[in-house]
Amino acid sequence: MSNNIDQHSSIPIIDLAPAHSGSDKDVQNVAKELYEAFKNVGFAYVKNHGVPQDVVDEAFNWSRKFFSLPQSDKDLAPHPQEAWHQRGYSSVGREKLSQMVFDEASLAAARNVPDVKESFDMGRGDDGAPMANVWPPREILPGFQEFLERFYEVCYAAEVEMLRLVALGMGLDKEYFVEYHMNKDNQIRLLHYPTIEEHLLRQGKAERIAAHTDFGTMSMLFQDDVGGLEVEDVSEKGRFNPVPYIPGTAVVNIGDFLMRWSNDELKSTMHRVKAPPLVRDGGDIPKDRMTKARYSIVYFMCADVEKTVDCVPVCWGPGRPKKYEPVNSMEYVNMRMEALY
Ligand SMILES: O=C(O)CCC(=O)C(=O)O
Ligand SMILES: [Fe+2]
Repeated sequence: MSNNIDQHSSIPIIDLAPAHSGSDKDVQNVAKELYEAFKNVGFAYVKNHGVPQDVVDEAFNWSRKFFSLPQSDKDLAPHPQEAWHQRGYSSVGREKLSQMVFDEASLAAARNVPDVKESFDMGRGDDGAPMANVWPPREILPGFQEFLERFYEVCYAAEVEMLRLVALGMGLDKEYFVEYHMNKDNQIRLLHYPTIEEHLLRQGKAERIAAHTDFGTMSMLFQDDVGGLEVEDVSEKGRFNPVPYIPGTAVVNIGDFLMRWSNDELKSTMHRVKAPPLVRDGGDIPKDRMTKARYSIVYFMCADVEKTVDCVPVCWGPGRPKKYEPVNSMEYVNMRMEALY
């Protein structure tokens, strides 16, 4: 059983350790817990996810080093003009996440409230990669690229284990999802939300990241202890609950692609980053109070770009028709990406 009291609205903490070393029964139990979490909430705190703590710490160190470079140095690794080319550095205000708003006028309106964040994206770097990475010149930050390339592999190993568990939890062959995730068409995103006058966030004049769902299969998020991440309540639309940092865990969530693929059985839940929760200090927020900077690192898992998926076999049948047409992985993600810039 999950550790939480009301498993339909709060995010359970799931320990993968028994699945690493345990019996078939332990593996099945963990798989079921993960599946239930993704079906009911779309989110889980995952412990013993396979990315060692010292590696996570090192990733945050590199992220801090990168974002503290002079602006002119960060701009030497610019995110390409094309929205689908999710690589390199995006400065504060460049990207505006929108939830399924694709026409120009609505996108322009959404951009009036800026997301105050900067990001660096990377992905696979082999010759067959569908998009080239954009690295800063090596001498600017020696070791940065090498670390992220190793980190990517560590995250991929964790991904494979989670994909197997989700498949088992759904009653599928263990390799069912892995077979669509062989090429490592994934993405790592380093995020930095700079310090900002807190009242701007609280009054909705600025955002850290607007409410959205992720696009891909699943996402694994490492966050610092600043706070501000919130997930929409599954039983009360429009209500968002805080997702505080729990040491030793990653926050794992389902993306739209897997929700669609599973005929909406697994939920891709809205989330956002606001000001950190208020601490009761007895007074009003001083006008000039600054929030702490927040750092987070997301590993977005995506199906191989050339693969087309049709409804997962256990998610449809007599009395439960397929809701969606088959869809190609790259076409789907690109369609969603176009709305971002
Ligand atoms: O920074 C965070 O905690 C959230 C990031 C996020 O949701 C995203 O990049 O999709
Ligand atoms: Fe997200």
